[in-house]
Amino acid sequence: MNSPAAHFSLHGRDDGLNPGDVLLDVRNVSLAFGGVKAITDISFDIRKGEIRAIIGPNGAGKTSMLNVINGFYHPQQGTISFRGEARRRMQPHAAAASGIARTFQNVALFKGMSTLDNIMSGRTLKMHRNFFWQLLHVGPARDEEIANRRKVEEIIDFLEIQHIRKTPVGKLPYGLQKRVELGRALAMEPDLLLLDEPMAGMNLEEKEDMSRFILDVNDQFGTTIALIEHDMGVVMDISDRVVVLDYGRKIGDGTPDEVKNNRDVIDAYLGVPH
Ligand SMILES: Nc1ncnc2c1ncn2[C@@H]1O[C@H](COP(=O)(O)OP(=O)(O)OP(=O)(O)O)[C@@H](O)[C@H]1O
Repeated sequence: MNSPAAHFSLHGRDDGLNPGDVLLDVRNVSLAFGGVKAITDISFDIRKGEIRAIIGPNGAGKTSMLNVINGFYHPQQGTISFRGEARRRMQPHAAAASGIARTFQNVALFKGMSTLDNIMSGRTLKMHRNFFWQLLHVGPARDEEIANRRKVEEIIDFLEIQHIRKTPVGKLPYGLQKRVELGRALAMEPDLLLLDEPMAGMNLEEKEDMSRFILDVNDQFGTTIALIEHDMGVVMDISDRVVVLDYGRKIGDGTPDEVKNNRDVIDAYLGVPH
């Protein structure tokens, strides 16, 4: 491999799990907002090392599901187990610290800050050293900051965004902002990466680039990825397994081929009434 990223690695923690083992298990989860049932009794799992898509028509409950997984919403029923540990309530920062990172449907970056600083902000969770040392900028904190900066530069090379490293992200085209947001999530060195519509608003070329980066992250670092995406071509191309939601219920689950041939899924997408 000749790419600048050849020596680059992202280290998830050694959790004793092998590729194919269940990393995250969603069991009988229900979530309602007042009278609106966003998710009803949904169960599925995400296995270590796979690319798992969550799809469904508008309002199906996909974003709600992602928000339950990363601790933003607390389900009224059911449990989420991450690496075999069950939880009902968890704060997003705790999810992040335990190895779950995410991007958002509408890019959530610091628009006035540069690409470099936005990605650096993803390292915050890795800055373990004493705040006092950080103020003084000496000793272990300085070493840690140097290591963090090196990692951020590696991510910038990997995502091929060297030319915009100093540019405020608000000035970047949308497709590049999405790539910077991916970089910030990677800077957290996640075990599970959640991507909410990574291709939304992109042209064909940008979609191809983003697909390649997602596949490379999965392939080179073994990062498990769960993504919501409306572009069916992309979903069927890059996913190992797909779970399909409709009106908050699970209506299909399997390989892209299985899902494509599932009658309930076809009906849901064609808008056949229940
Ligand atoms: N914070 C909220 N308060 C009230 N209702 C909500 C909230 N979030 C989601 N809902 C409702 O829950 C249901 C599922 O919404 P959700 O955003 O999870 O669907 P989705 O599949 O992600 O949709 P889309 O593809 O349009 O993004 C919808 O009926 C939605 O209106």
